[in-house]
Parts: sequence; structure tokens; C-alpha cells
Amino acid sequence: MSGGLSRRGLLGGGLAAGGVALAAGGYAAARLGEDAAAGGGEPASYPFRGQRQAGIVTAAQDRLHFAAFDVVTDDRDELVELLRLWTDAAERMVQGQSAGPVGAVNGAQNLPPDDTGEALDLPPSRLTLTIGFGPGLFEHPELGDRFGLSDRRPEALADLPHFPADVLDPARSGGDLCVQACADDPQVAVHAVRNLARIGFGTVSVRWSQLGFGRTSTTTTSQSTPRNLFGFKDGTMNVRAEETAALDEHVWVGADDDAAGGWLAGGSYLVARRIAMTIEVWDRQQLGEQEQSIGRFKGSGGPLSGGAEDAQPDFDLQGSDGPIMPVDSHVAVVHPDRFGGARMLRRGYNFVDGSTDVGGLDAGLFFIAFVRDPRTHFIPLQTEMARNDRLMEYLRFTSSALFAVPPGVREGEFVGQALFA
Ligand SMILES: C=CC1=C(C)c2cc3[nH]c(cc4nc(cc5[nH]c(cc1n2)c(C)c5CCC(=O)O)C(CCC(=O)O)=C4C)c(C)c3C=C
Ligand SMILES: [Fe+2]
Repeated sequence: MSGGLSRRGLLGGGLAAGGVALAAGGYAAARLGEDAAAGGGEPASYPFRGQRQAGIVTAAQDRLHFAAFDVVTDDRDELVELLRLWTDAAERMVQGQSAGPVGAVNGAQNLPPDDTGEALDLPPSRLTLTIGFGPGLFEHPELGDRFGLSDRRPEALADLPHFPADVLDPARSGGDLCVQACADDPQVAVHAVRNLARIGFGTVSVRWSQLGFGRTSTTTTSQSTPRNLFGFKDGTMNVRAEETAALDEHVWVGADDDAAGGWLAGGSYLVARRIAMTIEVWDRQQLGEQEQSIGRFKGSGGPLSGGAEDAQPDFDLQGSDGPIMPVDSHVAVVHPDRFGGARMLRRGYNFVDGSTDVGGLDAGLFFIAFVRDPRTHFIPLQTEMARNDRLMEYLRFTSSALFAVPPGVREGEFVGQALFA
């Protein structure tokens, strides 16, 4: 079966030429429909290959399935083979094709299908698959340097420190590999992670995963600012795709950043933090207290010091009781001016994982940020936030991980190939 057909074109096997043409026509129509729905001129699908991995500056989609994997082999060739297989499958799935060339329903009756089938008939849904490498791939705490990679580990790629007020679940933290699947349809994102896990059976196992909805960031100037589960606009001051100089300064790893990490040049670091929000406590706070905690108005998203959403906060402006922008408000605590101008590209999602055992919502923000160096662009902010941020009263950090995200995959290569050269 041709690799160029969409999943929908594969149904029924052995289609006559006219049937194929019809299927392809349906696909094109779906793409046009998606284009319109996506808004802002975003394409209906993103290629897996390119200068950068998609899923970083790509306009943030609405849904997330994030998975961290343990590598369960100590054979370097098996790891490389997995990355080859993942590259092939990812390239297919982001185009709306099945994970393998045969597809969900056209294979032999006596073999498991090379695609699980739940995304049959669904368009690409702007799926992006972003793959990262955790510290354990280079030097595992129990298994050591399984793959002969320890001398290629960039210094910045180390487990994040324990921050004050972290209540981490170790089983839901860390990981040797990660896959960030983002799409406008949750079924497409889940299908992608499921098939990558299926392909990796015997080489990797899923350590933990997280579903997310309702992006809490804006990564292009054409996107409007969404709201998080506290009801506030989130993503206002994010680094955007169009800010190419800021991306070079704050998001992309430079060629000279690390002697051992040359393979990561043009890539980035992905910080993941699952943050449970005590929704019921928050909901009982007065509007004024909520706005003082964030430092912005809930309606407009503008800073309390005045102006529209995109106005710069004035931290010196005084009210009768001190600064109008409370010094312990979230935007005051994490403002780049306090960290030598360090910015980050945030790309998080809301989550609701059912209810807690006392009947509250098990809900929060799955924080994802891409940074050039976590030591300068994340750790100092998180430390300060944990110590001094008024918002902390309503937050519990339950999961934490750091991954190095290699640059984009060139034609004929597999993801992260330079690391194994
Ligand atoms: C350590 C990094 C950060 C964590 C963790 C974090 C959690 C978190 N944030 C909100 C809500 C908002 N954050 C906003 C801005 C903002 N947040 C961070 C960093 C972390 N946030 C930065 C760097 C910034 C931008 C600061 C600036 O440049 O001015 C905002 C304001 C709107 C915006 O700019 O996006 C909100 C709202 C929650 C609820 C949360 C944990 C659950
Ligand atoms: Fe924030």
C-alpha cells in the first residue's frame, strides 16, 4: 500500500483507482476544513522533518498526550533501532497516515496490525511529535552508562533539584525518553503515543504519561491568549515563534553552549512539571485576592499597575499600602528582570485527572517550558517561585522531569542521530 495515502484511504484494502481518488478528495476537503478551523493561517499538518522539531514554536494545539519512557534494554543498537522506527512512524502519523505502512485493517489475519486503528478516518489534526532524551540515557542512577553516552551528556542535562514545597511522585517523574504529542484532536495524540509505545515494546516501557487540554500558552502572535483553570489569561508574555532573536537567546541551544553537547545545538531543553491546583480553595478566594496573587486583572489580563493585556507591569508604581503590583504576586516573582532577562517558551496544558479522595478535582496545570539552559532559565525562577510566590498557597508540584530535545530531523536521518555518531 502506498505510503502517501492518509489513514482514511486505507480502509477496505485493494481500492480501485476511482476509490483511491475519492478517498484522496475527502482528505483534501478535510484538510481545507481544518485549515479554517485552525485559524491564523496555520497548516492542517506539520512535517516531522525540518530544521527544528515541531511542537516547540509550532502554534500550540489544543490537546496533549505527554509520555515519559524507561529504556529497558542495555543494547545500544536496539536503542538506535527504536529511534529509527519512531522516526518512520512519527513521519507517517503527523501526515495523518497509519503508524506502519500496512495499516490497521489491511494486513494478514494472522499478524497483529502495524497500526492500532483508533485514528482511522481522522485527519492529521496538526499532530506534532517532539522527542527528548532524559539524563538516565547517559548515566542511569542504577544501570550506569549503558549506551556509552556519558561523555556526550551536556552538563545542564541533570535531574532537576528538589525545590521547596515539591511533593513529587517518583513514579511520575523523570524518564529516559519523552514524547510530547500535541494535536487538535485528543484521539490523534493518544493514538500516536500508543503506537510509539507499541513499536517500542521490549525496548522501552511507559514510565508515566499525562493528558492535557486547553493549551495554557500562546506560541505565535496570531493566537489569542487562553485561560488556565484559575480563570486567568496565561501565555501573555510568552516567547513567540516570530521573536527569532529571543528564541536564539532563550530557547535554542547554541553550538558553543556545551563542549560535550554539540549534538544538541539547535535543539532545546524541555522542563515538565505537573502542578496540582487546589481549585476548591482558590474558588473561595475573593476576586481581589486572586488578582493580587497573579498580579494581573482576571478579566483583561492586564497588569494591576494598569494598561492593556500586553502592557509592561510597573513594579515601582505605589498605592496607599505599598506597590500596586504585590512583590509576592506571581508575575512579580518570575519576571525576567529579576533573572538577568531570562525568558522561556511556555507550552503547558490544563489537566483534570478525575477527583481526589476527598472529593476535590484532581486538576491543575501540566507546565512545559522550552529553554536554552535550565540552570539559568528555569531553576532560579522555580526556586524563587517556591520560596516567595503567593500563588504557591494553591499549588502542589507532583511530578518533574527534564529532557534534552535534539534539533530537527534531516532527510534520511533519525531523531537524535548526531548523538550516536
Ligand atoms: C518556574 C516557572 C513557572 C511556573 C512553574 C509557573 C506556573 C504557573 N503559572 C501560572 C499562571 C501564570 N503565569 C504567568 C506568567 C508567567 N509564568 C512564568 C513562569 C512560571 N509559571 C513566567 C516566566 C511568566 C511570564 C512573566 C513575564 O514575562 O511577565 C501568568 C501571566 C500571563 C502570562 O504572561 O502568561 C499567569 C496567569 C500558574 C497558574 C501556574 C501554576 C499552576
Ligand atoms: Fe506562570
